[in-house]
Amino acid sequence: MRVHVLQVAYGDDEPLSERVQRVAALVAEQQGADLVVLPELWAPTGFGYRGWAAAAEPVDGPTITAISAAARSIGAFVHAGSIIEAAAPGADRGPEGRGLWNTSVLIGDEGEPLLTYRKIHRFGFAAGEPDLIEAGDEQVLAEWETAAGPVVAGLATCYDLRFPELFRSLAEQGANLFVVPAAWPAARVEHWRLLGRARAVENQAVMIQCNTAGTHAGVTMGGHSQIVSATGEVLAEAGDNEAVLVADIDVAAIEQYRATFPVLADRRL
Ligand SMILES: O=C(O)CCC(=O)C(=O)O
Repeated sequence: MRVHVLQVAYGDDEPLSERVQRVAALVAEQQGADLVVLPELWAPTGFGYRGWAAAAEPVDGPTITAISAAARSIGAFVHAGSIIEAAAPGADRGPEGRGLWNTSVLIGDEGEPLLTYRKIHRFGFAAGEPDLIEAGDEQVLAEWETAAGPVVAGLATCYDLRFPELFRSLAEQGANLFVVPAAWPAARVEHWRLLGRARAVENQAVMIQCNTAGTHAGVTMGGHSQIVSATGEVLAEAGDNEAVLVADIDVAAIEQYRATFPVLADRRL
């Protein structure tokens, strides 16, 4: 399975609608990919909290519609990163009544949105996400066939990476790969790199991390998207700028490694 990770860079100057067009065109250039991955909140911006309500949209809104068309044009699965999802009129607005979520969307190779995952761990302490959006309450796995066997992808977003119990739970439910879009700041980028490898090693699962680059809302993003094998080897890593990472994932090798080094069977709870 060939994975392309698109580390999108942006600043405050680029209007949202132009960025959606630019990123959709970038996705449409990824011929040969089986899975394309985008970062967290690349359209409404990761730290532009004040603009989130205005940029909120339903899953079938303009951002995912544009990325779906690009997915269809190249016949690849696309993890579209995340949007600020707005509750449909009359729908449940969540326990805090806000009607907004940080929602990632997996699109199938015919351009159809397959699954959504609402970020469970909200970042920002008293401000930011806990103040503005609802927390997701459901773990999400996506399963599809590859030539080498089934991929079972556990979905998580940015700050979730700090909570190993989420990843262990996804692994217990069968995940052999994790996809983590992010808008992770440069100030803590070493945590991003380290925790991604740790989650891969401790769960013997492939880790695909797609971060943001550039500076927006006064926060410089960390870049350093990475694709890590189930043994903890970094197969591809980006620098600080916009970048496309490409790596081939051998799904059969994950299962072989787990069979020859069956650490997970030795857990004592
Ligand atoms: O945990 C961190 O250091 C960054 C998390 C973050 O920026 C986010 O979840 O949006």
